[in-house]
Amino acid sequence: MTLVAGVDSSTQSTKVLLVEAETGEIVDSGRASHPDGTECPPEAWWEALQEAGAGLLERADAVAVAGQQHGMVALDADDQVVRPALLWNDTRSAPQAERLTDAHGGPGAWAADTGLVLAASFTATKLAWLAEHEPEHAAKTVSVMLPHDWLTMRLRGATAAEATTDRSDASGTGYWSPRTGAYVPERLVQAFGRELALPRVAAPNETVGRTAWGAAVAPGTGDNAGAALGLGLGPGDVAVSLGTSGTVFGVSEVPANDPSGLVAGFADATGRYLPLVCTLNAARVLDTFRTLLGVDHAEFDALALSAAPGSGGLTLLPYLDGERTPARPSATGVLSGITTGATRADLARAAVEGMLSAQADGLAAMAAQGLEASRVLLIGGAAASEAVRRIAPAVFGVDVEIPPAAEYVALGAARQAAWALSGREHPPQWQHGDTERLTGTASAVTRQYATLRNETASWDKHQ
Ligand SMILES: Nc1ncnc2c1ncn2[C@@H]1O[C@H](COP(=O)(O)OP(=O)(O)O)[C@@H](O)[C@H]1O
Ligand SMILES: O=C(CO)[C@@H](O)[C@H](O)COP(=O)(O)O
Repeated sequence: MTLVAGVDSSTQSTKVLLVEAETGEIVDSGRASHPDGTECPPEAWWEALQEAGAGLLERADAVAVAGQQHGMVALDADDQVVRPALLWNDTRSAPQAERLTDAHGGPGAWAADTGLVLAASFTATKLAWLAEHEPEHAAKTVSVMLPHDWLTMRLRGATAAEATTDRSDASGTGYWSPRTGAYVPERLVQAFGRELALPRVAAPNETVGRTAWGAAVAPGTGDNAGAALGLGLGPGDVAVSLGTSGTVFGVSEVPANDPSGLVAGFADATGRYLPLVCTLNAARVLDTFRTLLGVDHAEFDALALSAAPGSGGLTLLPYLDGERTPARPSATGVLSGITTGATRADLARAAVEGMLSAQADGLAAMAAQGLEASRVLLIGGAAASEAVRRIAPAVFGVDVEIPPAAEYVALGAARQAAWALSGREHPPQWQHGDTERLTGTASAVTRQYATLRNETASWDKHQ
């Protein structure tokens, strides 16, 4: 039996799956947490990978790492990390995003060049922040890569000069073009002030090196592209992933180019494209309200499902950590409609309805780019919530399909590893069981949410 390993090194944790290469059957798995926060020393990811992969990785004949996108891993001339990586959910570089956009052609030019309208999440803005706020660290920086690139380099025992990345993660930097498939060095220079060594963009099914135990190492990918590969997304499929980030994405034959910035024009892990809407606030909105209510996951779900649609008039704008889409980095959460009749159940349901309403905005933005969902698949940690599953169809206004519980980012990485090991033109066809279809009647909650979202838009400027 040939075994491959897939890694998901995401915001809150590392997950490792050991998978049978021909069938996709999951043989074993491991998990390890990451430190909390919006910056992280890459060594913590390496330690989590060793912990989650103990007894698993060395059994694999091939391995691939899917990672949280955009993180800035800056290395010096000795390939040592210059400072903890700024992560995708760190908003300190929002001023740099605005300055770079205004100074260099505006949102349309950046979207045409890089598929992206700059936001604090993207690597280019973090490099600009480094140059402006930590000149001593910037002066030492010789190369820059992404979290999955750095872990892949460590697995290979390679140098930064030998490092690789893939199209999907390169497309989240702000200095690579999905349209041309090449880096855009002038965008990097505009951001950082000079050029830096960048990882080579490997082919989707390339073997880029070997591990210490002789396993083939595949290029790896960004976590959302990994999930798309793990799910085997096809035309008309749109995934809603509820992890630390809330992402709405599908696979396309053509790159997106959205000057509004709502839809990021990423590339996927198979040679196609991955238009994607990303919010900063998803599972942790529910975590916050669960903590405030002093309940566990099951009790929270029971509370939320005991309230009526509309949460008794309570409406939550879920921008607890600021928000990336829409671009409101200094926003906070807002709860409206509180009366003396409000209940704990209303509060729980308002958190679910508000968080999902922001994802419904993502579905609408994708549709506006011609990516109307004929099937919506719900994945990510918070998709395990019974309340989320049963409320989502009403908020989205469409049926929702729940694939069998699995870590689809890590599964996609494993599928890439099997693809590289096979040397075949296409990835192996794996079956993952039937999806559960959930239906619901459209509710008015998104209108309540839209009103609150629009009414508070002017508040951020004074924060
Ligand atoms: N049953 C559940 N109900 C609600 N949230 C859940 C449930 N199980 C896990 N989560 C949440 O899912 C999140 C982790 O999801 P995950 O997709 O692994 O995140 P990431 O990929 O960003 O690290 C955590 O915030 C956790 O609290
Ligand atoms: O920034 C994005 C996508 O643009 C996020 O999706 C990150 O890639 C983090 O993903 P999770 O940790 O939430 O899975």
